[in-house]
Amino acid sequence: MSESYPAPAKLNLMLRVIDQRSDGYHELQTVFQFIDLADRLWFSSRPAGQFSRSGGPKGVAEADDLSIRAAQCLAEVGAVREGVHIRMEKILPMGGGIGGGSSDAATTLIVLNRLWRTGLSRAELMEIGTSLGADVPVFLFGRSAWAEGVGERLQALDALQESHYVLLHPQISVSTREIFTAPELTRHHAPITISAFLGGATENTLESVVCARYPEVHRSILWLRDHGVRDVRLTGSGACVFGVVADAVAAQQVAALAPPPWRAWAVRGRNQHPLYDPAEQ
Ligand SMILES: C[C@](O)(CO)[C@H](O)COP(=O)(O)OP(=O)(O)OC[C@H]1O[C@@H](n2ccc(N)nc2=O)[C@H](O)[C@@H]1O
Ligand SMILES: Nc1ncnc2c1ncn2[C@@H]1O[C@H](COP(=O)(O)OP(=O)(O)OP(=O)(O)O)[C@@H](O)[C@H]1O
Repeated sequence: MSESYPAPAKLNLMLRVIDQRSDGYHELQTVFQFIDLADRLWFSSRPAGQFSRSGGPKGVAEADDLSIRAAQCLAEVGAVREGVHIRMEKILPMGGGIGGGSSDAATTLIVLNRLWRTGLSRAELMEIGTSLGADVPVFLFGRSAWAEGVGERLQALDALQESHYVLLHPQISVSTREIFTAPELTRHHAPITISAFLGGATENTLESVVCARYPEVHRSILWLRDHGVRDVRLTGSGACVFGVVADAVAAQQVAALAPPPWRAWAVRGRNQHPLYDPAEQ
């Protein structure tokens, strides 16, 4: 059996919509932190031009899977005469706002860049990543980050507290596109500073729109607060919500009480991606 590689989830510890660009995309300020909940991927060599996947997310065709698209992009850019089969153990909920698909793509780029000896720099991988999705670059960057633009201008935040969180998925999927195109979304918020964030400005400005359209998300937030969880907020465009607890035991106790069909996990913030290697620049 070949080695397996993690594709961890991210949380947005803060998210503000600052402006809308002429191409419709939104300029954001956000803070990314990884967590210790991850998909797992296995890679096996195939002849040139063959790209396949097993065990992937339900309802996503093989050709549309971000990990397959990432492998194809890297093979093209690196002129690689080899294909790959990707076996995936999918743990992270889709449309959860925790970047599962993006992380699968980033892990694929990092691992195949090593296995295929394509030798692309982190910046070159991030360029490929940006073309696949707004959340891919941070997983390649590999460190907790303050992000601006659509998430591609990143600045490391290495000293964030690696808090214990309860992460709750209300078993619904929120379309990122739907939220960003909602007419009622406030598209202009004043930018804040990193120190304002560190001082407690952790609002996600997508939250009110998501809660109004998806009452189950609002109920999830109230439920976490009722169970003593602090700083409860939405991650990304949802549907997952999360908040802070004192330690792993408290996180497990609250997570175990989540009423079905909701799912909850006790997780911990991590300031480094598990595949981050400072020697790879
Ligand atoms: C909300 C976040 O999760 C925060 O980390 C990301 O910015 C979303 O990243 P993502 O899921 O990779 O999103 P994409 O697949 O690139 O975009 C989905 C759709 O959301 C809208 N979109 C997304 C990101 C952004 N900054 N502005 C947007 O307007 C666009 O309509 C786009 O077509
Ligand atoms: N390997 C994959 N895993 C999950 N989704 C994938 C994958 N490949 C492609 N997708 C597509 O990407 C969409 C977004 O999936 P993802 O899990 O990244 O959402 P998310 O958690 O909301 O992320 P984000 O925070 O980036 O919005 C899915 O609805 C699916 O159609």
